[in-house]
Amino acid sequence: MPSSGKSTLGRQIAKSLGYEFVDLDLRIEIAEGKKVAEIFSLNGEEYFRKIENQHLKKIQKDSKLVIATGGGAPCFHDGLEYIKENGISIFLDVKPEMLVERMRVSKKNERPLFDLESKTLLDTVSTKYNERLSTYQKADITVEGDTDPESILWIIDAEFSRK
Ligand SMILES: Nc1ncnc2c1ncn2[C@@H]1O[C@H](COP(=O)(O)OP(=O)(O)OP(=O)(O)O)[C@@H](O)[C@H]1O
Ligand SMILES: O=C(O)C1=C[C@@H](O)[C@@H](O)[C@H](O)C1
Ligand SMILES: [Mg+2]
Repeated sequence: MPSSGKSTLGRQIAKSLGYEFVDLDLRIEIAEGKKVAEIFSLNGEEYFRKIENQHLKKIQKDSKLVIATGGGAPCFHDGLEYIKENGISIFLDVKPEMLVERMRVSKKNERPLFDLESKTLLDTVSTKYNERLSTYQKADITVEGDTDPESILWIIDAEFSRK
């Protein structure tokens, strides 16, 4: 989900593994020459989901990468299956109230599905979280994302060495 800590933790995990960190939204923005929000408004969500899935599938098994996908990537087309077949997946389980608090603190308001100005932001985030939860829970590893980053890294390291 947005603001769950993918970039913060992803970069740290990549560093500790000696892997490169990749932000899938950023890859899409570079390839399209547009921000995600512009792609949504000019081409629509369906188009975004199609190219998001295509970019996901450019990532090959065994590439030494830690990838932060957008929150919708596992939930559309065969995103989850592709992720599970080609890597180790981590669900950062941050509850809607905390996600909204983080969104407000970071003040980043460029998410087409989650408008910081909206009075119903918490409802929107809760609805998406609940709709997506059963997909996210199929990840190989689930960590409570409101744990401090160091402990999360420790949990992930321990799980990695068991796999
Ligand atoms: N484990 C954590 N505990 C407390 N705060 C955190 C934690 N992880 C991330 N944060 C904070 O939450 C905010 C969002 O984190 P981050 O940008 O890493 O999330 P993201 O999932 O990459 O978001 P986006 O969907 O915008 O790409 C940042 O202000 C970050 O400092
Ligand atoms: O949760 C989502 O559906 C999204 C999250 C962002 O990372 C972007 O991929 C886009 O704004 C959609
Ligand atoms: Mg990020």
